[in-house]
Amino acid sequence: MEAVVKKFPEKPEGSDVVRPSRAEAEAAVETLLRWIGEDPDREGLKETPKRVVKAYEELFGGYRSEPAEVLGRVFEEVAGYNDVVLVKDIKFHSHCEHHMVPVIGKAHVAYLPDGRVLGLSKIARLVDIFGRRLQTQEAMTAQIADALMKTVKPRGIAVILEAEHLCMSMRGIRSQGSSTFTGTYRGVFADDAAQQDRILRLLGL
Ligand SMILES: Nc1nc2c(ncn2[C@@H]2O[C@H](COP(=O)(O)OP(=O)(O)OP(=O)(O)O)[C@@H](O)[C@H]2O)c(=O)[nH]1
Ligand SMILES: [Zn+2]
Repeated sequence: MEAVVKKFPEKPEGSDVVRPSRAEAEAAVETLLRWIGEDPDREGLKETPKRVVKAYEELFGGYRSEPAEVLGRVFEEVAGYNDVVLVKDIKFHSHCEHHMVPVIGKAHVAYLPDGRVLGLSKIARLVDIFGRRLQTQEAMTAQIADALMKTVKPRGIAVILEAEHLCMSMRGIRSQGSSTFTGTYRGVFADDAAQQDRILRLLGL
C-alpha cells in the first residue's frame, strides 16, 4: 500500500515535545545496542541505527497521514443499495504503546450507509494508518469507528479487531497463541441488538 509521504509532525498533537533530529534518533538506537550487550561498531551493526530509524519511519508512518484526507473521497450515490457493507479480514500490523512490540491482527469493519459510501480500499487504508501509530487495541478500535462516523456519517458502524500481542507471547507471561477481540458499535449497531447479531453472524463469530 503506497503511503501518503509527509514529514513526521514536529510535535505530537497537544504536546510540547520537540521532535529530535535523525542523528539523535540514530544515536538512541546505538545506545540501546550497547545496552543489550552489543558492539555497535562491529561490521554487521554499523548501518543498523540508520536502518532502524528508516524502518521506524515506515512502521510509524501513521503519524504522517490524516485519516480525514484518506477518507476524503466519499461517493454520494449509492445506486439502489442501502444495506450493510462489511469488509472483513483486513490484516494489520501495529505496535503496542506499552512495549512497542508488534501486534498482529485482523480488522472487520461494517457500516450501514446513509446515502454515502466509501471506496472499499479506504477502510483498509484507515486501519493501516491507525496501525502505524502507538496505541492500545481498544483505542485503535474506537479511532477507526470515530473516523468513519465523522466522514461517512453512516446509520451505523461496527468495528471488530482480533489481534495477537507479541508482548504477551515473546515476553512477560509468554502465553502463546491467545488473541484479543475488541468491538465497538455506533448508531443502529449500538441501539439494535438484532443488527449487531447480524454482523457477528456474517463474521461467523
Ligand atoms: N488493554 C490493553 N492492554 C495491553 C495492550 N497491549 C498491551 N497491553 C498490556 O499492557 C499491560 C502493561 O502492564 P504493566 O504491568 O504496566 O507492564 P509489564 O510489567 O510489562 O506487564 P507484563 O506484560 O504483565 O509483564 C500488560 O498487561 C500488557 O498485556 C492493549 O492493546 N490493550
Ligand atoms: Zn505491549
